[in-house]
Order: sequence, then structure tokens, then C-alpha cells
Amino acid sequence: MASFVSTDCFLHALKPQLGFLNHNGQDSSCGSINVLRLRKAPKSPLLFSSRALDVKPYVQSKGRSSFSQTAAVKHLTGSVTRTQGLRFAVVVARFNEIITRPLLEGALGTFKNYSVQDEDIDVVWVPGCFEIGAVATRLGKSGKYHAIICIGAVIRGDTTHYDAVANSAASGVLSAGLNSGVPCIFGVLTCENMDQAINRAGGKSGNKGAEAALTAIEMASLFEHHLQ
Ligand SMILES: Nc1c(NC[C@H](O)[C@H](O)[C@H](O)CO)[nH]c(=O)[nH]c1=O
Ligand SMILES: CC(=O)[C@@H](O)COP(=O)(O)O
Repeated sequence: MASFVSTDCFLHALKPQLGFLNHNGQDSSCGSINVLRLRKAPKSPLLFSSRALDVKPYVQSKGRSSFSQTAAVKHLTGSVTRTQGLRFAVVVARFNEIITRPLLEGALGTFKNYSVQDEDIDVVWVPGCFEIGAVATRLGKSGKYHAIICIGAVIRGDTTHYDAVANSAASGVLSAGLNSGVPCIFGVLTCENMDQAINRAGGKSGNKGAEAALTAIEMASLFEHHLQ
């Protein structure tokens, strides 16, 4: 799980050395400054350079009243730990179920690990990947979900059918997200053979369903907490 640390406490320590200006030219060092969050805790507060904080210190040179200033840059990121109240749908294709079921289980396992409640998850089965886009669009437009995960497995056969289904699945999921305004996550495997699919459905290449669920949580949080 990603760890987050607030820069608040370190800013107090740095205040005497560095002057921070907000876009109005006022000192914003610890009061109104945007609190930036870092993925990993630094080993020492000294590792916080003004660059890491995206806030440039102003320089006041002797005998001159001019100084340069740069407005703070705001970084918006979805949080994978703020999952309370977020609702998700999973659209899963029955075709190649031997692959799609473990992908689904991976997704549900991630939801559990990140404290998404069972009652906030609906799973909708469709015949194949070609059908995913239409259903994801309907679910997105329902207004009931913060993000939708689309799960399927397209495995190459002898004909060009693979390309049609794989491309349709990708554009269907993309369109669903764009047309509904709800993040629709592409958890569809597109594989040359069954071995590749097995490796990505809980085998040696991980579980792409689990990864898709984490993406869904981050996107749901980004939309809900920052992009209203
Ligand atoms: N070949 C695969 C399919 N084919 C079925 C289509 O998705 C679709 O259900 C059918 O053409 C009716 O519209 N589906 C997969 O999910 N994966 C495949 O490898
Ligand atoms: C998606 C596919 O390519 C597959 O199921 C169809 O196989 P084929 O191309 O041999 O008909």
C-alpha cells in the first residue's frame, strides 16, 4: 500500500530559512499553502528541497527591494486509502471464463484489501468482450458508480476475429468512459495464447484484474475528491 506523508510539519521547520510566497505575494509557508503529499516518506526533513515542494523560495538581495516569486503548483492525485462511500461496478465477460473468473477474483480481492465494502460493488456478466462497452456505458450513465472495471480475455485464434474483438473491446471501454463521464478501467487481456493469459490472471505476471481494481479506486477518488 502506498504511504503518504504530509509536508506540514517540515514546513514549520523550514520557515525561518525559506520564505514562501503564494500567488498574491503573501507568506504562505504553513497556513494557506497547498499541502503536498509524497508517495514515500523521506529519510530526513532535510531532503525536502524547495524543488520537491514545488514552491520556490523568494530571494531578497541586499539593497534591492525586488524579489522573484512563483505560484505553488497544485498536484491532484486520487487516494487509494479514501475508499469510504465509493461505489464500483465490474463488467466481466464470460468468454474464456477460466481466465476472466480469476481476474474478477483478483479485482474483488483488491477491493477487500482497500476496504471497499461488498455492498458497494456490483458484478455484471456479459457474453464476451464485444458486449462490454455497451453495458459499461449504461452503468456509467446510471449515476450509481464512481468507477467501472471492465474485465475480459481475448485470445488469438486462427482468423482475424481476435483483432475485431480486441479493438472493439478497447474502443468500447474508452467510449463508455468518455460518454458517461465515469472512469471505465480497461482490465481486458489481449493475448497471443492461453499461456500468456494464465500468466496474467494470477500467474507469474501477476493478476491484471487486481491491478485494474487499484486503478479504479485511484480514478474514483480523483474524480470524487478533486474533480467535482
Ligand atoms: N473470441 C473471443 C470473444 N468472442 C465473442 C465476442 O466477444 C462476442 O461475444 C460475440 O461476437 C457476440 O457478439 N469474446 C471474448 O471475450 N474473448 C474472445 O477471445
Ligand atoms: C477471439 C478469437 O480470436 C477467437 O476466439 C476466435 O478464434 P478463430 O480466429 O480461430 O475463429
